[in-house]
Amino acid sequence: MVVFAARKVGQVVSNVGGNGVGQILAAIAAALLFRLFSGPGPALVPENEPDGESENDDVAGDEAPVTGKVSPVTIRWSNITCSLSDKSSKSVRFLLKNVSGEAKPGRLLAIMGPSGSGKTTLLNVLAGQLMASPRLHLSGRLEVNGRPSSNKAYKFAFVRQEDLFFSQLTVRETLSIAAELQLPNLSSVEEKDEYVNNLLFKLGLVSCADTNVGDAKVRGISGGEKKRLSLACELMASPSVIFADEPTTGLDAFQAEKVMETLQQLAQDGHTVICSIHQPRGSVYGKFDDIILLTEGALVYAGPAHDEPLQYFSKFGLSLDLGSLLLIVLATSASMLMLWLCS
Ligand SMILES: Nc1ncnc2c1ncn2[C@@H]1O[C@H](COP(=O)(O)OP(=O)(O)OP(=O)(O)O)[C@@H](O)[C@H]1O
Repeated sequence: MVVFAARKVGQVVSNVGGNGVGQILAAIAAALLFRLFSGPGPALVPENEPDGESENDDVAGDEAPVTGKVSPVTIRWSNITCSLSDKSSKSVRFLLKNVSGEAKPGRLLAIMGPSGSGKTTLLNVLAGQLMASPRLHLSGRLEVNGRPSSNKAYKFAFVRQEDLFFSQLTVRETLSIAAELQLPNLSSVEEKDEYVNNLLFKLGLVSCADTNVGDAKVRGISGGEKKRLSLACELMASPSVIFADEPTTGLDAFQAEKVMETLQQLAQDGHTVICSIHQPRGSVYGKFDDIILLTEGALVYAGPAHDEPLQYFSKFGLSLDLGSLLLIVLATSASMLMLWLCS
């Protein structure tokens, strides 16, 4: 868990905070202040840099099996800072500020925060999808199984917000074609059919296996089923790590829960699962093992989900239920928190 200067922050809170909502705003603002004043980290290790000493050499590589066992991957990052300068390089905007955390195999990590807080940016940085450029500056440290490393060291899947499918194919046809293209090791038709049937079962797609995917004009499978189909396609590469950007966006409560159940199951199967999520319902939140709370690119909390965030904020003299805590953190901008603290 991220350890803030608890005692100092606690003093600030007790000086300015009242009860309930006021106190929690003060605590979060104080935590943010602490984060903002800590220094930037070293540059991200470039992809071609030779690997350094390793505490754990078990980095998942190409030898991972096509199906079944997942090679365990732990990703650690520290002091990730991402800034964007304007065309004239006169002003710089920080998208991420000294963000640290960890994602472990067998656990589902949710990156949470209000809109624009940097969730997708962090997800892209962790997945190696965001490259430094003359305008985009990235610094910090990213480790895979204890080694400074890039995403090339392990197999990963990235499930994006938009799903791209051929609307006139059925779910089964979509998976069969994907298996044909991605799994040349499965030589016989029977083997491929069995593989596809297993995937349909695992992802809860049996009942819609022979339904067309559809699109905006012709109704097909539901949004949640589409998201699970995306996951099924991605799973063919036997990824150790699954990144999912806002997997529940646009889904109703039932479908959102089913998608998160799938991600939870994949984590339990040994994958390291990292998703970004805007405002999860309680039932969805209950499926997370770990969370990262961001506000305006700054880290508010990183650690176990469930009751631990409450215990963490209770160090600042707060006693709110989880629903209220999340509501406030996820709906309040850092600048509002700062304003409140200084008022
Ligand atoms: N390439 C870019 N150029 C300019 N601004 C960017 C770029 N990438 C991200 N941003 C800005 O950085 C901030 C964080 O964006 P990001 O997409 O990470 O937020 P988010 O928390 O995922 O938001 P949402 O929940 O709305 O998807 C936003 O204000 C966004 O406009």
